[in-house]
Amino acid sequence: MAIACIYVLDCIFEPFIENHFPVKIALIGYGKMGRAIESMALQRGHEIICRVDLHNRAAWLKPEKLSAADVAIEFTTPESAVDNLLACFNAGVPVVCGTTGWLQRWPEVEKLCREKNQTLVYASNFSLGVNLFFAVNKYLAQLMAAYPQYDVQIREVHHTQKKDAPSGTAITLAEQILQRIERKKQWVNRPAMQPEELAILSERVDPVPGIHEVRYSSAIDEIEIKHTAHSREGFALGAVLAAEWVEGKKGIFSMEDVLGLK
Ligand SMILES: NC(=O)C1=CN([C@@H]2O[C@H](COP(=O)(O)OP(=O)(O)OC[C@H]3O[C@@H](n4cnc5c(N)ncnc54)[C@H](O)[C@@H]3O)[C@@H](O)[C@H]2O)C=CC1
Ligand SMILES: O=C(O)C1=N[C@H](C(=O)O)C[C@H](O)C1
Repeated sequence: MAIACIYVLDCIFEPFIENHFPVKIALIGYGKMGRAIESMALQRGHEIICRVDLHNRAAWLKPEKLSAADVAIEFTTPESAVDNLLACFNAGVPVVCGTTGWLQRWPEVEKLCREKNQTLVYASNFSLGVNLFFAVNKYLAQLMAAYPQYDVQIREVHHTQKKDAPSGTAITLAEQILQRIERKKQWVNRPAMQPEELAILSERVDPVPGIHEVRYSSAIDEIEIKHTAHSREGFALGAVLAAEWVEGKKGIFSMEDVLGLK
């Protein structure tokens, strides 16, 4: 079993880790993630053509400036992500976006991206480990659908500077569960008060980069799956892999597309 798992992981990661061409990257957002992505991109031989932040965004987010990039990587804030994505579409630059907390505006962004024949890779979590965790979450939810004696809840823990709650990753986990467990009807960001509510409990503790747990509890026992990020390196590597992968593609993609997990 262990050997089979290692073989599967090798097959998933191996094509991405070494075979890539250098790309010119516009970094939009130069905070904790922007800096981690810069370091990963430079290690992998890429060029950063601009580091866009609040102070210089007006100068850089113009088609004539941005179009010098092969790809943009956008990790900013829930309030600014959509404007940044539209700037990339207008410049004709494919964009890898990891910003969370703006998905209420997804339909608008999706429509514009398709109308303008542009390219977006979006993931609530770019780490390879979390994308495998998503696959396990879907499989477990499918099994647990038949066992109503188990209640399910999600817990996420992040650093105190995080602007959104629940985390984008926790929302993805919740949506995967809601699609498979009919007795759960909607997620709530507090303890459940009705059996059909799926609770997502958010905690903010420094300096946690990200913990996600899904727990099924019955009167008799518990089943729990958990992902713990030890640093931001996994998110940064995934975002850079997505930027390498997206070259020459048109449309809207997820990290599952990048990893071939669909
Ligand atoms: N999808 C994923 O794998 C991951 C997603 N995230 C998400 O990425 C986002 C950024 O996270 P951090 O880097 O930790 O935040 P941060 O607060 O350290 O950095 C955000 C940066 O965006 C800049 N910014 C704000 N408004 C801007 C604008 N209008 N134009 C350009 N830059 C602007 C800020 O000045 C700041 O430097 C958050 O939404 C977070 O949830 C974080 C880690 C992994
Ligand atoms: O803000 C963060 O730090 C993180 N945000 C993402 C999310 O909201 O899920 C991904 C990761 O957990 C770190």
